[in-house]
Amino acid sequence: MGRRAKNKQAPPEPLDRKEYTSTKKLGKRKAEDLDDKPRPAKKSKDSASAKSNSKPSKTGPRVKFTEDDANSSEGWEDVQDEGVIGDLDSLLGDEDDDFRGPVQEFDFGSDEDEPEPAPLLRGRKSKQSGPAPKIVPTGSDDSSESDSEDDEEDRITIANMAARSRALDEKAAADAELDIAEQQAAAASDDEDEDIDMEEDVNGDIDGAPFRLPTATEREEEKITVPDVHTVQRRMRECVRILGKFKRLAEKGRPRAEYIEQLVADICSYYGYNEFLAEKLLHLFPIPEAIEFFEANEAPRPVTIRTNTLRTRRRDLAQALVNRGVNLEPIGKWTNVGLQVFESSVPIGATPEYLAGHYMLQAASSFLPVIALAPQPNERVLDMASAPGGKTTHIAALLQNTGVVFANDANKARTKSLTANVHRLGCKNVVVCSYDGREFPKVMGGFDRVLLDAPCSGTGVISKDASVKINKSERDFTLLSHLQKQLILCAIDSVSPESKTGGYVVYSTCSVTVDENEAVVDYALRKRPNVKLVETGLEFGREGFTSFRGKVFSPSLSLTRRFYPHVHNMDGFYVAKFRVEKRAKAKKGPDDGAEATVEVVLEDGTVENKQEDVAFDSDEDRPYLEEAKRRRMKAKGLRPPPRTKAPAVSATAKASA
Ligand SMILES: C[S@@+](CC[C@H](N)C(=O)[O-])C[C@H]1O[C@@H](n2cnc3c(N)ncnc32)[C@H](O)[C@@H]1O
Repeated sequence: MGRRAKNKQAPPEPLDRKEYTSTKKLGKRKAEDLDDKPRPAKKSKDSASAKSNSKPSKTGPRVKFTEDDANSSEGWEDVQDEGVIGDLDSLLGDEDDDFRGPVQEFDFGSDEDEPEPAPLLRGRKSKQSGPAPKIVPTGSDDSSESDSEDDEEDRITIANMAARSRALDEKAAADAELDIAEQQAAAASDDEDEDIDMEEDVNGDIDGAPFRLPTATEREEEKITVPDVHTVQRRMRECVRILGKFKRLAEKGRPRAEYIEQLVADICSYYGYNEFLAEKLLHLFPIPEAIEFFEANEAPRPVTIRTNTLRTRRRDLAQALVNRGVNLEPIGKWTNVGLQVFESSVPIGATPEYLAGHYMLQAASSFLPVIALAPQPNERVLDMASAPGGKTTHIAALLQNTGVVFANDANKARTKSLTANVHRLGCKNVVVCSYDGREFPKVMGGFDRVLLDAPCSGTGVISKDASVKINKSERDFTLLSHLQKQLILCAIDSVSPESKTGGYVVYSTCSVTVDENEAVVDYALRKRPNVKLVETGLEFGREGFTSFRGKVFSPSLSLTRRFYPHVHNMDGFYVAKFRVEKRAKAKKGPDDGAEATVEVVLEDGTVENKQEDVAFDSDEDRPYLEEAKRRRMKAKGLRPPPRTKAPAVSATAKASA
């Protein structure tokens, strides 16, 4: 099977996939990699960059594109060619043939043969899956949440491209050898695992040695020595298996909590997380699935680009890049502007097309909030936290350079890369500004749509930034969720409920934690009775939680969408879409001794009375802060004070009870 075919993204996982039983292959690749050393926290990043620096293909893509391919392969519907096509010739000059690569057959047939463009919102499921591409993405416009200032400095220009290409060729040769060695090691490891499974009996005995949890003393001893990676691996696998059939398989007298504790400790040493985050993420999923999530965070996600429809069409861009030796394919039916890059002989962040603004290097997950926002031509849109501008420029393109996008970011330094991207992509309807988002709508209001792509912990992008594994504490999550709650109220208040075409807010994060997602959205629903959740228009993604570990959220939270690396092969992401209704005048005020209510005019014209609760309320977080404090005390072996009241039930639930 050719590399391209091998790397081709598998069909999407079903929306409600529930079977996560396979733990057989747990971490075996790591065991080989680590050579009996504990997994360093940075491992995933390192391996990602090693992969991405590999194998430029002088011969270009190995799969021939034919008319049939073009017409049959899903997702090749063209977007409207609304904009100016950049003049590539002026960028290339005469000597640039070196960079072009051989001309590839990339035939889409005639325009007449083309299928009708797919409506943007008619998404299905992501095709993404499969291994990381061999590719050299050096562009800095990925709207993933890491700072991109450094990338800007490292950017490859036409002037230094030839030298870089040569260096990459040399690296590629070395990489090819590594690839072969890696494949052989993986095959050997596969055989080993099969053998283990064959020998394992129902009690988890392997080679006659029954599995048992280490004692407290053994665990203490292990802390001061370097744990054997095979032991840790096997123990994780056994803990997962036993926790799945606890009554039948657990050692007598050992409570479930001890197995969980051991599993968390092993996840920390094997994958390099701090204990707090390992536990937090483990609780998000059934245990076997959690391991799949941790595993997925060790592999880079596919490299994807978004066609800038202000400058070109996807088919033209694809053809131009294929001619340079880039091996690519549409991401999936859910987007008609996305391309997945499998392999490239040129730095994908420095091609003439890139420099001419024909595309944005952008994670597939970053398309989602903008698709959900669905801006309409001539609208006034606020992108409240917008740097470095991946989503801003996407919004501008969907507006077809009409209307206006206010691209705001509190971090002035980051607005430089935002401005650079806005210029490169030819967005003429963008105003860049730098306010704390919490100053809106005082600064400016009355928007048709607002995107709040909120600052977050980044637990969805661990494969890109492994430092998240160790640098996030309980306090960070509390502070972030507090800020997110403040920002979301300001985003809602910045929308004009009278908008003829809009009246929507989209809230998104690149985090998978409930504190930063459902808890924030539920809070907004309670504080702003005039908003309700609506369908995101994204037809894949898991439903948001309506309850989580004792917290009960509004049932409408099921309209929000979660995306996971191990399910959708994209960064972990969350998207919620609100419709902002008209707020009529308050009926009674607190002075009357009763809670204020407002008349909310619903879309169908009916009027509903809802409780008015406008201000940001720090008291809201108090029970959670107290609960966190109790847990900290417990962890230190201190006796926490008795609870004053149950912290978990949301006001929505109370109000509706
Ligand atoms: C998730 S990133 C935004 C990514 C961006 N939407 C994109 O697609 O390229 C979050 C941004 O929020 C900004 N930010 C942090 N606190 C903010 C605040 N209080 N108001 C506005 N922006 C803020 C950060 O500087 C950061 O650029």
